Amino acid sequence: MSKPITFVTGNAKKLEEVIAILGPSFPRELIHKKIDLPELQGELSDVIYKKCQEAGRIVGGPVIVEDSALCFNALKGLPGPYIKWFLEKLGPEGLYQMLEGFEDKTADAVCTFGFSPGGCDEQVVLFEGRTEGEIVRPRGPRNFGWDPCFQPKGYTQTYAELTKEEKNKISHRYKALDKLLGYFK
Ligand SMILES: O=P(O)(O)OP(=O)(O)OP(=O)(O)OC[C@H]1O[C@@H](n2cnc3c(O)ncnc32)[C@H](O)[C@@H]1O
Ligand SMILES: [Mg+2]
Repeated sequence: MSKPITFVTGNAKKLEEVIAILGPSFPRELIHKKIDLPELQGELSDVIYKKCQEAGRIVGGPVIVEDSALCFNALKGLPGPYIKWFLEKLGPEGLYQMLEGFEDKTADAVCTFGFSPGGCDEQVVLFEGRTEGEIVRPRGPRNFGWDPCFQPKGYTQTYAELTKEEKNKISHRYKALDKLLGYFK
């Protein structure tokens, strides 16, 4: 029997979506540990790589971590992995206002999962999912992060206005989990 994999995240909404998207189809036992891991600065892959290594060190076994970024094209990909701090200070309105001086309102929602089999020297495998969209004046419920100001391409509703089921069929998280699932199957 393979060891269970620990999904390390401090974010309850992320966990909820991961469980909803994977459903019973994930071939390994998944357990959750709530730790707010330190996050180094750098490119998306640097952030997730270090986060995964740190999780593996703390848990001492197989781990999965996830990092979400919101990349504004007018700002060459920023705030990217630093979106959490921008959101905390500015809220969804402030994120929308950040692009006021720019014609290009497009942005990518990017989710990266990292898997480490555990142990210090073991390789981290990354799975990236990306959904294109644009930053709009916030609309819809406010229960998950920047969902009210992100409108996926081809839709007239924001992530927040879509039902959970609809979001989970097209989201950056769904696309990354689909790749992760392919790896374990
Ligand atoms: O412990 P971890 O897994 O790191 O959880 P976190 O909340 O710190 O999450 P991140 O470091 O990945 O930062 C991403 C930020 O974007 C938010 N976020 C992540 N996924 C989102 C989604 O699908 N829709 C809206 N906001 C999201 C999240 O609440 C954070 O503020
Ligand atoms: Mg975090």
